Amino acid sequence: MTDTSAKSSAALENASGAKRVNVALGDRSYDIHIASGLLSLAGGLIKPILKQQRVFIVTDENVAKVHLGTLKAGLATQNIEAFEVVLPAGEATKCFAVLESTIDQLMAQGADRNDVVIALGGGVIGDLTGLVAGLLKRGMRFVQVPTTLLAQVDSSVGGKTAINSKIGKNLVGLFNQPEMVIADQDVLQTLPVRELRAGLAEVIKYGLIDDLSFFEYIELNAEKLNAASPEALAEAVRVSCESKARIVSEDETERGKRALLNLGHTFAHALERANGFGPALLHGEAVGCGMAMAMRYSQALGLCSGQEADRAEKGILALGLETDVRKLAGGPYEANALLEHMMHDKKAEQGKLTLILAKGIGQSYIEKQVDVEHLLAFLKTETAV
Ligand SMILES: NC(=O)c1ccc[n+]([C@@H]2O[C@H](COP(=O)([O-])OP(=O)(O)OC[C@H]3O[C@@H](n4cnc5c(N)ncnc54)[C@H](O)[C@@H]3O)[C@@H](O)[C@H]2O)c1
Ligand SMILES: O=C(O)C(=O)C[C@@H](O)[C@H](O)[C@H](O)COP(=O)(O)O
Ligand SMILES: [Zn+2]
Repeated sequence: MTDTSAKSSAALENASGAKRVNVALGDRSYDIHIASGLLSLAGGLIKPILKQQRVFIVTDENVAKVHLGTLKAGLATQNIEAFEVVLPAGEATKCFAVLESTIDQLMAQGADRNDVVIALGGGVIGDLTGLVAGLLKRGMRFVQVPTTLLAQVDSSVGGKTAINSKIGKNLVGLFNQPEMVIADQDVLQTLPVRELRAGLAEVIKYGLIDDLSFFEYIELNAEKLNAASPEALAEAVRVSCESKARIVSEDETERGKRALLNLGHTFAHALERANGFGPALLHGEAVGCGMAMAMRYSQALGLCSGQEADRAEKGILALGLETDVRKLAGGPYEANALLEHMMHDKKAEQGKLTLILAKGIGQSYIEKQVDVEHLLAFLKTETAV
């Protein structure tokens, strides 16, 4: 270890409230580093995995303005040269055209198999860059540097990478695990409030899936979370990452249990698709509503009590998210169209839908016997004006 990287590692050890969560996947295991000030220390964290002293950063226009300089300075302390590809911000970037142009730009910059790509941004950049890294020259290594709450608690962890197709959400992708995740808590302070709330939807998801006490923590701390309290957010990131790491370690490629992480998502992805993946409806906003729909559908099936479904909905509302499909941004939504989009869900097998339903808060389970006629009737009540 050189003097400078020894200093960086030491600084990391001392970084205030630093937490490390391991994603245990045998020889593809990796750490999620969670602390303040990590962009400045990124050089020390990344240097040990580099074969050549350079990296290729993929980011978006918004993130480039506020955080790219700090990351590059952090890399420069370790004499790591940084090339950059700056993409348009937003969900529309997860498409074939941007996949191609990102690959072209990286090749024009001379990226080779020994290089490491860094995804600096939210879930859009992470999902696209992870896919690019998996495809380019049959696979380059990549590091996730998530800058949204949603990306820190969910998308940067677990190796799902994808773009959208005209037919549906995330339909073209790979399981491709990163080398590490660097979750700098300071970057969350520049997030627009709408993006913060979208991230909180994926946070409360972990409580609803299998952790009643985390759900209670969120109920008690909703105000602090909404106000982007650094302490409350750091705790939410730690618990969420531990939860996701545990599930991913048990079922990396979603043969079973990992599908629980899809709570609310079959509804959410249909809503996003109905919107043409436009900016009117964010993924997290769709997930907030989709989870409330899953709870209401569980109630309609007699699986869960009205009290539990109401409590779940109140928890989601307290995070500033919409739970009523009729009031959801980007509407109006139409039941038949939603069902058609739902049928393209990746969990569907031989024309049969799988949904994540719940017997109560923290008691989600995978339901493979979904009656499509009954579901359509439910969607009609949900969307009726
Ligand atoms: N792979 C997975 O497991 C997984 C999990 C959840 C979600 N996702 C995907 O993630 C995507 C959503 O990610 P997202 O919510 O992070 O959206 P995003 O990547 O579009 O980022 C949200 C917005 O915030 C801006 N931004 C990012 N960081 C910022 C910062 N620190 N300060 C100011 N602005 C900042 C971005 O430029 C963008 O405009 C969806 O495509 C979803 O499907 C994937
Ligand atoms: O990591 C997972 O597994 C998830 O399902 C996390 C979700 O929050 C995320 O939106 C994911 O991209 C959805 O996966 P998909 O397989 O339904 O596209
Ligand atoms: Zn999601």
